[in-house]
Amino acid sequence: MKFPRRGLYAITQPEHKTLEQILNEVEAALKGGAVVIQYRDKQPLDAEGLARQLLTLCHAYQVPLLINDSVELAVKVGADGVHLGRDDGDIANARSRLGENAIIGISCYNDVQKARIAAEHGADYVAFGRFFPSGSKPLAASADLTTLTQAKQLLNLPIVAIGGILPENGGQLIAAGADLLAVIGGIFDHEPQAAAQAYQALFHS
Ligand SMILES: Cc1ncc(COP(=O)(O)OP(=O)(O)O)c(N)n1
Ligand SMILES: Cc1ncsc1CCOP(=O)(O)O
Ligand SMILES: [Mg+2]
Repeated sequence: MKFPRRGLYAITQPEHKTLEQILNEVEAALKGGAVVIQYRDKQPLDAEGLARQLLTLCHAYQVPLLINDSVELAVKVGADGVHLGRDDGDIANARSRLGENAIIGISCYNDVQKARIAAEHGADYVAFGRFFPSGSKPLAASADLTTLTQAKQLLNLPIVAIGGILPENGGQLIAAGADLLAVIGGIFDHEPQAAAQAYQALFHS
């Protein structure tokens, strides 16, 4: 499955939830128009089981499922790709394990040069952030709006913004150069379908 050029990128918030709750709220985000789902789970109970069910769900909506951090889990369940940060391994290993068609996304924080190198090494998208204080990752370092604009000028890859993004502040990130908005709390701390629709509207205004 291809990585979309624009739209809402929803990242799971599985902490303290049942399997059924997680699947229900991800389905609500899909109904609201999320165009990518990332399974991010820092304390998994049954990561493989949940990832398999998320994959079936996402594919029913023709939406790709990416796995955060773990190339091995992505291989095991046949996910569409991975998202890798600075501690999560390199692109070459992910590509050789996952194949030509896999989606590989790379965290670039506030560093356009890191994004340029990731693009040269075959990344399918680059992500910058956090742009606003994030309850989901309070210690994440901040990034500047100008980084999005520079990346947009330099790279021919989808650019993802992350961190504390709400429907009220997402428009300025799109205006600065973000193609996709990656969101946890702004969706899953709320009613996910309505929240996802509010983000999707930013891409049509
Ligand atoms: C779309 C997207 N962008 C950035 C991140 C952060 O990745 P990383 O820095 O590896 O941090 P963790 O998410 O692993 O805590 C992401 N997951 N997704
Ligand atoms: C994983 C990650 N990386 C930088 S901020 C962040 C968390 C984003 O979550 P939220 O949308 O709730 O701020
Ligand atoms: Mg990571």
